[in-house]
Amino acid sequence: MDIENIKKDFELGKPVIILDTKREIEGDMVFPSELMDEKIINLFIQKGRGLLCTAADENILLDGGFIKLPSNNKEKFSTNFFIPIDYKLSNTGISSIERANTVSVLSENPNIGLFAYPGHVSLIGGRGLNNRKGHTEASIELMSILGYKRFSSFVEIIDDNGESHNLKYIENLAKELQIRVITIDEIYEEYIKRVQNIFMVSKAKLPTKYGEFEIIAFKNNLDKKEHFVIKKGDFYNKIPYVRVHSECVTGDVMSSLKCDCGSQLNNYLKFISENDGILIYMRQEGRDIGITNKIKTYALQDKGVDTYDANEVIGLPADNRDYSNAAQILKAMEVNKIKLLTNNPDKIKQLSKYGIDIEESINLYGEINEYNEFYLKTKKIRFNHNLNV
Ligand SMILES: Nc1nc2c(ncn2[C@@H]2O[C@H](COP(=O)(O)OP(=O)(O)OP(=O)(O)O)[C@@H](O)[C@H]2O)c(=O)[nH]1
Ligand SMILES: [Mg+2]
Ligand SMILES: [Mg+2]
Ligand SMILES: [Zn+2]
Repeated sequence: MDIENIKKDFELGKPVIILDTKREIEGDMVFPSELMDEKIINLFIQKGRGLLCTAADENILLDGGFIKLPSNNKEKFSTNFFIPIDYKLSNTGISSIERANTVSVLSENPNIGLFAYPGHVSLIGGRGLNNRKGHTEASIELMSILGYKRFSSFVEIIDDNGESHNLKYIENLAKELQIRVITIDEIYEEYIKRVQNIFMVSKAKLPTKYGEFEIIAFKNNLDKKEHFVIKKGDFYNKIPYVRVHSECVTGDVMSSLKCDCGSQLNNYLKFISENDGILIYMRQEGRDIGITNKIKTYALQDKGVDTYDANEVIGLPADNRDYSNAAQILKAMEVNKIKLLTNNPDKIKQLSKYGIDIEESINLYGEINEYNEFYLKTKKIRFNHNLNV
């Protein structure tokens, strides 16, 4: 998707559909608030038919005196509704032209003094796409990426039966109206490439039995976990060797023989002690389901379930890892092009998608033994890992 085409559409008075294929399984029609007019509002209410909302970053709304609605929704990141508003000079506030005015005035001057409440346009506060991957945050970020003010307006698409999860209907509607469709994931990818959320904060020497390394800590505004880097050498004008290693406390620390993580880690530390390179230690224990869940899957594996199915049996994805953090850690170190040591094709795919140029990928093997052989075969067959088992 060429995101700049969406801007051309906006200038021609066409909204875009943002699809949420993960959380809600819904599609919303979206348009920049600063360009809003009654024709778009008409389209929203006739063809979208959901709740007409306007959104801006939460702090902007709070600073402007807008009032958050109380909520008893227990979900941590439920929709962040404020009291609905009308532009003060409205008559009743409900006509398309009045609602268009409410939306566009808000984007010009987000100050409660200009508005009457409660009114006829739902108002939502965005919490940042780094914190929540919902329509609100994705649409605000899309505005920003395309050079508009961070004010978006949108409406859910409801089908003829009143259903909101009908992706086939949304696809047909997009064709009928000739409007583009973009996913929240695609917007997130652009966001990761453009907006840096991870910063180096501290650096120290780390002598090890493999030689002297540097250890680097980061401030991480993406998943807020304490990922860190071990490195040897400097890489100005050089393409460094990089390993993105996912935490495996059983293998890395407790010498477990159930996997190959510990021996891969040691082999890589040895490798960079001789050749220089970077190790990113990602706190994504158990393919990012955590140690407690990993132990639950180990209990299932003791009964013969393989490592892929075991995650799904307990209701979690087989591999829950996202490498946008790793990509931004590399950028924080001014590294854009790498030689990656991995057997995992998904790591290569994800890092490239998030803007890291992978010049070469090199296999990194660990030890095979009687306890990890079935596990490694499963990695090869079900996760397409490049392994000789
Ligand atoms: N859920 C779960 N996680 C596991 C299991 N065994 C190892 N892990 C986790 O898997 C991650 C390591 O993943 P691997 O697929 O072995 O290696 P990789 O990092 O994807 O790929 P390489 O770069 O080739 O090493 C670590 O976070 C481990 O804690 C298991 O049986 N179940
Ligand atoms: Mg939504
Ligand atoms: Mg591994
Ligand atoms: Zn392991």
